[in-house]
Amino acid sequence: MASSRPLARFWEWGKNILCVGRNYAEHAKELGNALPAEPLFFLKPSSAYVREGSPIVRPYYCTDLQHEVELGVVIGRRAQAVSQEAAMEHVAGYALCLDMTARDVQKECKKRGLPWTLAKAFSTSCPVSEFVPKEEIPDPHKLKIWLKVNGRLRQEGETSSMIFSIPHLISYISEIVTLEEGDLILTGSPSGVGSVQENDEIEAGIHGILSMRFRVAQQTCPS
Ligand SMILES: CC(=O)CC(=O)C(=O)O
Ligand SMILES: [Mg+2]
Repeated sequence: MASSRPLARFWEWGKNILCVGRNYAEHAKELGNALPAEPLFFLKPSSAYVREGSPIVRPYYCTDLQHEVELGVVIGRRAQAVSQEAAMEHVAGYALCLDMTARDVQKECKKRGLPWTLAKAFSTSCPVSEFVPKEEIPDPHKLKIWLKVNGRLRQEGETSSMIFSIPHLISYISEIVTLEEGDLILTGSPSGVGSVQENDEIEAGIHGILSMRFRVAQQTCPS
């Protein structure tokens, strides 16, 4: 049965956020990571969503908050173990997303073999743009995504450089996690990730389609 909730406000649905990592060779290289043989993914809670007008809040325990600009894929129809050929039938549209990362904490988690939850899943770690229906983006592998900090270009990447294509990601993930209407897949970051400080302004966009702006704030240490 079709849902009465508008997918144009997918971030209000409280659904899953699945994030793919190391999906651009240049980015894997800049962080000293090996290229994945199969997609690597992790989760963010839906409370990670933040929209323009509200700040990205650097957690009190983080000393190196970094931006990762990524194309997001919004699922429109339940997908369980779907083939690559059928995968795009389950897509409703796209959004631009930031996978905000507490890089210092992530490095420590990697060293100690711990999950990345503290590094990737904190509140406001997933800023998102407006929803773009799939009809407006005939080929999501032909987009240029970019990010500036205080007006300076930091990231610019072509979605054609993804190691694993969107149908491949949907097919792979849907064999492990059943994807539901309103779920969002972040498809990985191109190179150029870097640190942001309190009061910095992040602007990011999909060339020719949309842009968005966020300010960085600092969480006070709970007493
Ligand atoms: C090393 C990472 O943080 C992986 C990631 O999120 C990516 O986009 O790549
Ligand atoms: Mg990422």
